[in-house]
Amino acid sequence: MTTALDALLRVDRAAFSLDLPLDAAPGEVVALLGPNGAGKSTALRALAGLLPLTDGHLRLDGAMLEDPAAGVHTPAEQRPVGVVFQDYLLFPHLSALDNVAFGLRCRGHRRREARALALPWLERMGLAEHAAARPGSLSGGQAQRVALARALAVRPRLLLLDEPLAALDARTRLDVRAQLRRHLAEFEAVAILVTHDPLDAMVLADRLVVIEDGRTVQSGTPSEISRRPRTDYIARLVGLNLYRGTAAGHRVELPDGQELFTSEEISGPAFVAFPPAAVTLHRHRPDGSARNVWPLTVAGLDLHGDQVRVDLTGPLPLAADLTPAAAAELDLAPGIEVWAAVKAAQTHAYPA
Ligand SMILES: Nc1ncnc2c1ncn2[C@@H]1O[C@H](COP(=O)(O)OP(=O)(O)OP(=O)(O)O)[C@@H](O)[C@H]1O
Repeated sequence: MTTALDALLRVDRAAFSLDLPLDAAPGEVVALLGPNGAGKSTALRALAGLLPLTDGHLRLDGAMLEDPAAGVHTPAEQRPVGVVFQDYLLFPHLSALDNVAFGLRCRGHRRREARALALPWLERMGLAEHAAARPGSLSGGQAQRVALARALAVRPRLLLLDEPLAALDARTRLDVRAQLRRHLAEFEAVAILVTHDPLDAMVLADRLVVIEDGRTVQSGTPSEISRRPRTDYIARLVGLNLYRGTAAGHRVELPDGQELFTSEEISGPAFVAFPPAAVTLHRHRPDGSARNVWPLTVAGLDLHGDQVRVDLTGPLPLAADLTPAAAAELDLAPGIEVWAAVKAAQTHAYPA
């Protein structure tokens, strides 16, 4: 992999130290997940140049931006970095267009030129008709897109998103999450996202880095992490099976031809999610009412709290949670073949 971001973020604060290696390839979206106080904001601020590294380094596209041992510290405003803050930090007295033009003005563009460069970004976000609006008259989702346009307009090589959907209500969040996913997919440089929300992380990121107490406890793709969580915190956090496919009615076809049935009626690109607790396992093909039934192989078993998380491979890799008694009754062990069933009503489908 070509490494665009190569960082070792070491920051010492009074009673806390961050020691986080972080690499990413061009076009990769990495989510930093972790409990309160884990050090996510500290990492983001260090990447942005708002908090100096105590030790370690930060290299972007081969250029050393920070290396305390060598006395290198590139100030925040000189870094090719765009930031979308949690509450967006839009300037209330500037129009949407001037908010997007602001970063370009800071980088030396004249007013007319900055506006001319900013407008296509508002158009891409579907906000051209709101160019003259002040942030106060925009909806939460629109304000979020203005903040994203402002961050992208300077063509950053590193895009930082701090809880980008946290300020939105549940309904808006669904739409904005899907839009953000599309914009991130088009973004050719590295994006780092900080979030508390496992669904945001799993939908938006190619890779998750889970941090606890300033250290990485696990990293991998969303499906690797949800199938094989290494700590109780992660098991609770990413307890979700998530697939992407194309929906027609109640049926969602996955890229490899597998299909999932959902109770929601939906069409076009879609996600289907269900929790591991919704999966039942059987030694023989069940005759019940479940429409989603697959023969799978047990790859691993882990005890998390009072549940056994079963990692299953086969046509549709998934995670199932069982009680220890149920796991013992099925005599589960790696290599054993089982049938997994999920009722359509236990799945949740929504547009991708
Ligand atoms: N200005 C500061 N001076 C000293 N310590 C700080 C400062 N700001 C934060 N900390 C400490 O650094 C640690 C990491 O905080 P940080 O805000 O990075 O965590 P976080 O993962 O972003 O948490 P949250 O999800 O609550 O925002 C915490 O223990 C916090 O108390």
